[in-house]
Amino acid sequence: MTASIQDSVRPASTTTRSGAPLSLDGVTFRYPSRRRAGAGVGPLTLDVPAGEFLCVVGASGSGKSTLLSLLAGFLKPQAGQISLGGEAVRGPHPRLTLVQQEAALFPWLTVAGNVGFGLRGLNREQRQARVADALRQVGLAEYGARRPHELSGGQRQRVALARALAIQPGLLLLDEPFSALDHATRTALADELLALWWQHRVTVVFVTHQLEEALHLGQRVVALRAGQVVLDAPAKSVSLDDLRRTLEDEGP
Ligand SMILES: Nc1ncnc2c1ncn2[C@@H]1O[C@H](COP(=O)(O)OP(=O)(O)OP(=O)(O)O)[C@@H](O)[C@H]1O
Repeated sequence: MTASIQDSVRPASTTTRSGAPLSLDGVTFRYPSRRRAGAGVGPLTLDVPAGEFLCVVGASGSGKSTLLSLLAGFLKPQAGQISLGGEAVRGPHPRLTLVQQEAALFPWLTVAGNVGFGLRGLNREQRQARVADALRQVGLAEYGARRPHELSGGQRQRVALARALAIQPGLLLLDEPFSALDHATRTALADELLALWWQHRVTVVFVTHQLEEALHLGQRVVALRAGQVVLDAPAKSVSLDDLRRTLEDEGP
């Protein structure tokens, strides 16, 4: 099934890869705790090649959001290094962007204003062209003048995706981006995301607790348990049962 979804959205030819390689080397983060060892992640060592679509799964509390916060530069590792395109990530980085479960749109800005918000160093015409292009790619070309409250949940997530794509990121981080949506919208948006990924070949780290979703979307799946990688494999080589069993095994 993974192959069929990946294959069904693959265009005849793909555009140039724009993703950056991501590398984690011994990355460790522990939340402060009065107890002996605080919760957290690591040490994690992972190489994500440029343009790969990586899905990260794990039970609640396994460290998925902590990992994304580290990748996004919101948390600083206490040990180890994260690099993107060969440059150390030491804080929020202009070549990476995060899309979360609830699209964090500015309610006082129009859709176009939201999508253009992060665009710096462009003149007005260039910004307008970039915004129009991003909105067209997510099927919202006619919605630029609306406000976020005039959109459905799925449309708001599309705007968040357009905003992320507009900055032409090297790394796109997605934290359960479709989990608040109904099944049909979720499936449609997942397919659209794959089509966009084939087009842009941005490096993607997609966090989900839905194992089926991870196997459908990802080229590669990483499973976390208690902040450690317990499985790292091509999605095509992993069955849903394997993945369930890996996550259910008694952890440390
Ligand atoms: N601010 C914090 N202070 C202390 N401990 C925290 C904090 N945030 C998370 N943790 C702990 O760190 C561990 C990893 O949490 P994290 O939120 O990364 O897990 P998750 O896999 O994203 O979970 P979920 O699927 O429920 O969002 C958990 O044990 C959690 O209780």
